[in-house]
Amino acid sequence: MMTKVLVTGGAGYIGSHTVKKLGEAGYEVVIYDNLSTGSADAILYGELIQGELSDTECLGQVFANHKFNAVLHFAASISVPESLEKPLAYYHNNTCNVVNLLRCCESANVNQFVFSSTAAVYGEIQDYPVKETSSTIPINPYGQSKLMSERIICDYAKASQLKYVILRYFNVAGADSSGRIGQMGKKAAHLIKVGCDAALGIRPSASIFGTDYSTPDGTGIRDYIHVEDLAAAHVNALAYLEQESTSQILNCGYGSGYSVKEVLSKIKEISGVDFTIIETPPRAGDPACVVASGDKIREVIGWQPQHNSLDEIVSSALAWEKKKLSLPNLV
Ligand SMILES: NC(=O)c1ccc[n+]([C@@H]2O[C@H](COP(=O)([O-])OP(=O)(O)OC[C@H]3O[C@@H](n4cnc5c(N)ncnc54)[C@H](O)[C@@H]3O)[C@@H](O)[C@H]2O)c1
Ligand SMILES: O=c1ccn([C@@H]2O[C@H](COP(=O)(O)OP(=O)(O)O[C@H]3O[C@H](CO)[C@H](O)[C@H](O)[C@H]3O)[C@@H](O)[C@H]2O)c(=O)[nH]1
Repeated sequence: MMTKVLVTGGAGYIGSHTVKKLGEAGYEVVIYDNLSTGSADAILYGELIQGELSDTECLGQVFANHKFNAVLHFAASISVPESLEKPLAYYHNNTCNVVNLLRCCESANVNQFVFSSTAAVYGEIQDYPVKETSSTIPINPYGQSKLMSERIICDYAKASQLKYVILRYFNVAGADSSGRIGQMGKKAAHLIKVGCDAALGIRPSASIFGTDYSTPDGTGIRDYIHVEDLAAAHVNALAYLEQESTSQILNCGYGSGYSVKEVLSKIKEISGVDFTIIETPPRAGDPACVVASGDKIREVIGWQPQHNSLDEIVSSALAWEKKKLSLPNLV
């Protein structure tokens, strides 16, 4: 019998890439998404149920209608600056809704859970690269909302049969190599997307948020992970949960960092466009340097990244943003 999985947020950027990998790996996929930032066009496999996580009746009905073996929970609000402006909305969507989902898992006896967490749970990191055992002191409501969700999942697992893999993503970028899916969010303002938009003339310039960080060139450093590798990590995580009984918290990053200046230079090099760069003060809530120790995920679930290259990340993102220009509904 096919393994049937529920993917919340499967119409979004990372969720849709994971749905594709799950479909290719032979999983039966049901997607639950309110399409607030996601798009039905991004779903290449499975059945989409348009629903809201806080609608416990609708969510409960979905669990009653299907016999899920596992849940992958992507649906969330994802912007650090927005979380500073609307903390209650972030705690509601990212934390309260996890309780709703776990209640459904409890009622339906679904005991495998993969959760989309974030490097933002670590906050201002002191020792690099950051390990899963490093202290977690988030510096913005987004990171806090995800850390609280992690703790809820861990507490519930201790009191039940639930086994989980919590994946702490570092900076996700790039697009599927087929060119069929990529970052769709109309409001997405991640560095690589912004740089690609500047190269394509969609925006007049790209900004560097802060040039006085204690990093070699003064700009923020991040560990950029290709979305296809991240999607593959979810398939590894599910396979792990099918065989092993120990829950895990795992960083998803390559262990190498690039500064904002390095990333923008790479976008200029690959696009061949010398777009305007404006230096502005730092953005509130942004740590200086966020780089993963990526050893544990390789050892524990056998993850083997295939796209660990800033060139590949930027090329695929640029190709996708270019393609979107011919799909006016998506831009
Ligand atoms: N993009 C990154 O760099 C990054 C980094 C770390 C962690 N994450 C986490 O990965 C997950 C996916 O992020 P993404 O970049 O694909 O974002 P996204 O906005 O593209 O996807 C989120 C999806 O969830 C849906 N959704 C949101 N709230 C919902 C609700 N209440 N009910 C039903 N559906 C809802 C949206 O419509 C969307 O399809 C999130 O949990 C995010 O916190 C992302
Ligand atoms: O126009 C921009 C956008 C970003 N940056 C800088 O580029 C770096 C990366 O910023 P992003 O907005 O691309 O990503 P964040 O590091 O802020 O956050 C991302 O990664 C985090 C984990 O590290 C969280 O998970 C979060 O959801 C996700 O958006 C930061 O130093 C930021 O200050 C700029 O200089 N200019």
